[in-house]
Amino acid sequence: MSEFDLVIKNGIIVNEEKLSKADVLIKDGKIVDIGLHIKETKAKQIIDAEGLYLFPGIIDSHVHFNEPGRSEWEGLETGSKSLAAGGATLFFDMPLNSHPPTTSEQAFHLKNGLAKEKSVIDYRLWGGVVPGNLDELEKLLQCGVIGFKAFMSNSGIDDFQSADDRTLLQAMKKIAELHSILAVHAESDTITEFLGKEINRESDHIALAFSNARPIFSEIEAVQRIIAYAEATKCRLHIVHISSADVLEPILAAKRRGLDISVETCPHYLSLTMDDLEKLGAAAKCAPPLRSKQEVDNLWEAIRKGEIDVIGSDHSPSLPSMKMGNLLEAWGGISGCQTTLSVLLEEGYWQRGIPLEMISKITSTNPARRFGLYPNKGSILKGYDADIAIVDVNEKFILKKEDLYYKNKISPYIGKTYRGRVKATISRGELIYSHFSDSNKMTT
Ligand SMILES: NC(=O)N[C@H]1NC(=O)NC1=O
Ligand SMILES: [Zn+2]
Ligand SMILES: [Zn+2]
Repeated sequence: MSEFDLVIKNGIIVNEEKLSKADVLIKDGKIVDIGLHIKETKAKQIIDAEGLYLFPGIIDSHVHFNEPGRSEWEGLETGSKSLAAGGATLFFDMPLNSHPPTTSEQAFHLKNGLAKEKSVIDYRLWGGVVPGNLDELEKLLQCGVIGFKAFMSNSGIDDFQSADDRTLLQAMKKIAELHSILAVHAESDTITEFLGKEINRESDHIALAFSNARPIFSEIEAVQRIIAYAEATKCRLHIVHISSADVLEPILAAKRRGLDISVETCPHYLSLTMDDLEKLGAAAKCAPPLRSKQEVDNLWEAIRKGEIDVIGSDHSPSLPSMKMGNLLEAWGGISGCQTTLSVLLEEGYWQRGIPLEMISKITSTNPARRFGLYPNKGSILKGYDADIAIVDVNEKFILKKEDLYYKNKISPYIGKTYRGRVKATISRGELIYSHFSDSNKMTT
């Protein structure tokens, strides 16, 4: 009889294809067995997950943790703890909003050293594509970046310039040669800059004016252009944070033509609207902007059909002072890395009947597959890393500011009611977050 480090009994495992009730046996950070009625188990720690669901740890492929350089906005410790409290066990940190941005080998080593020291969960770093850093891309890949990220419109950060068309083409050719992938923020710089200047700053409906100045067709134009560049260079593509199912049309058509392209949306586009922006102000400001209720519903229907590959939080925090004053000048970016699963369970599972298996697939299995970490990450299977979120899908709670682990506790979700709460998170076999009030659930 071997001794395990941790045994999770009686939970319902949520993998991409099916739900199954079983015990999960963990040793040395790995899932060593999964089965029913495994009786003779000796373990250092046992969790009774009766009535609870076991999701593969969330893989958040899109966060901005600001460290080094702007760690008063968010840090690698606070950011990763927030993720852990939301059931995430792996994140990919974007190259911008930290300083220096991750656009060189040197900057990579700086951030990587800090992440190694401070993150409570697994992580990978994105490398940046900016005008003039073509020669750094190969070195960044050798350092271990998960892929590359470029902005097609103004990033809001002076030290991370948007990539012009020539830069994009040259970088994509290089990234294709390196067999890596380019993630793009796809909004047209020309259109957003032009319409941005036309905004009536005195408008009584400033949220609508802001949203209209960054319209869906500006996303579509950028997506069509980057797809054409992917045809020209054979570069693999990942389109981040689409705000509307209309943006999917060129992406799905490109997939049908055989292009290697994937697409992300975020919890805020799946739960909030322009009305929330009007009411909440800058806490709900992001780019692309929030849209209408119809767009939210359409994105959910796309998820139901399997047309959205991954969910990323695009956690993009700032100082509170940057969220004050005029909405048009405020920081564009929503803090949401802790709340992804609760938002998806409430809006998707409870309100729209989206299967739990689909939520597991787009938050974990698909990102693991898309970014080359499968097998090993992204499912609860024998031999995989023991990365697990234990979730009570029935628990109803009101999100309080004090619940948040963010450095700056700003969130458009505060005060809203959710059904679905992360009770514990296990990262490589270690219990790194626990919200069990019932001490009977855990024995050591
Ligand atoms: N710089 C930055 O993080 N920008 C992000 N914020 C946002 O709302 N959209 C973005 O791309
Ligand atoms: Zn973006
Ligand atoms: Zn982002």
